[in-house]
Amino acid sequence: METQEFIPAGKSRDTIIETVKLTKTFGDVTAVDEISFALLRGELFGFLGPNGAGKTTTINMLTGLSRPDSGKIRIAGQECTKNPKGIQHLIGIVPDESNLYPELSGFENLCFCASLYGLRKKERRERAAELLEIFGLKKEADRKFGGYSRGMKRKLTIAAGIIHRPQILFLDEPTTGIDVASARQIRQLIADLNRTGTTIFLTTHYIEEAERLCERIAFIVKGRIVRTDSVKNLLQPILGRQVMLVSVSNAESDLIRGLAAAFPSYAFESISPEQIRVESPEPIRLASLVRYIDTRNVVVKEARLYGPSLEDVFVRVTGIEADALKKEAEKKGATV
Ligand SMILES: Nc1ncnc2c1ncn2[C@@H]1O[C@H](COP(=O)(O)OP(=O)(O)OP(=O)(O)O)[C@@H](O)[C@H]1O
Repeated sequence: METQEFIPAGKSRDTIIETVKLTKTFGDVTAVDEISFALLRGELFGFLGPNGAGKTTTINMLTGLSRPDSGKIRIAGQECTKNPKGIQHLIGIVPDESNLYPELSGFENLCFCASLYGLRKKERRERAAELLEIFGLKKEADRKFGGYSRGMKRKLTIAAGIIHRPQILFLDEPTTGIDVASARQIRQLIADLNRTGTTIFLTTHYIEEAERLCERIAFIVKGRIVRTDSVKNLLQPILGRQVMLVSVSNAESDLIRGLAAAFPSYAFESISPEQIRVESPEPIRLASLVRYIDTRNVVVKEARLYGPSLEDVFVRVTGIEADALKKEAEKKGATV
């Protein structure tokens, strides 16, 4: 069957989201390019990629906000590529920009969202009060949403997204642009929601966040998924090893061959025209490396030890520096 290849091996086949060759273009830009993946019920799945990678476009197609040009989407067993209405009650959406009303209070906003899902008046009020309590916003219940801090706004937007107890929650960069304490609380809330059975599709710029929260991760770059695997499998090959990323003026193959001959116990890989990845089972002797590279008339600009972390895997798989991702998140006003 066509979908089998992208369902994680060894798991039960209770798949809640499946996409097959999903594609979306805007003029000349292919925002999402034939992506196929599957989420199992109860999973916390991370979609990790830099600015413009296609994360929001993917969420918009999965949630029915935008139509794919081609490909298929199946959610909870329903083919919903062309008819997303049938699954709306099953899903919750937390967009990167809040969609709540600034002139309404937190409580009123939640009651209004609940009414859209057909909850009765008493139930709406009870659910709104319950969520304000869970999200630590009880004291702010009667304040206008427009006056909330960014962190409080994000929390209320998440509360609104789960007002109808959806089976699946789509979170688009939930911790970007907010203060450290709120980001920590939100990560805890996401983990709690997942523990109580909600399937979560999370997009993020933050590698550490994905590593901490997610069971499986897909790396998306320029509209294409370059790798999907469990965090455990992604980290396995480098556990117990030292990894260093050396930025140089020129990482040509001749230099890589020379390094491999001079330091036979290290593994060298050119991951971009100016970056060399060094992996070793023992501590890396940086001074010797720099001396050798200098003899080849190549300038060492920076050397950074990664340890066994998902950052290294990301850099290796995508060729994008982990720092570049962080800088993009910071440009959006984020703090981790
Ligand atoms: N409505 C649109 N019209 C034209 N181009 C678009 C539109 N929406 C997205 N794009 C383009 O599609 C590509 C993917 O954008 P998308 O917003 O999905 O990326 P992203 O990974 O969510 O980025 P970010 O992290 O900045 O939110 C980008 O090149 C973007 O400029």
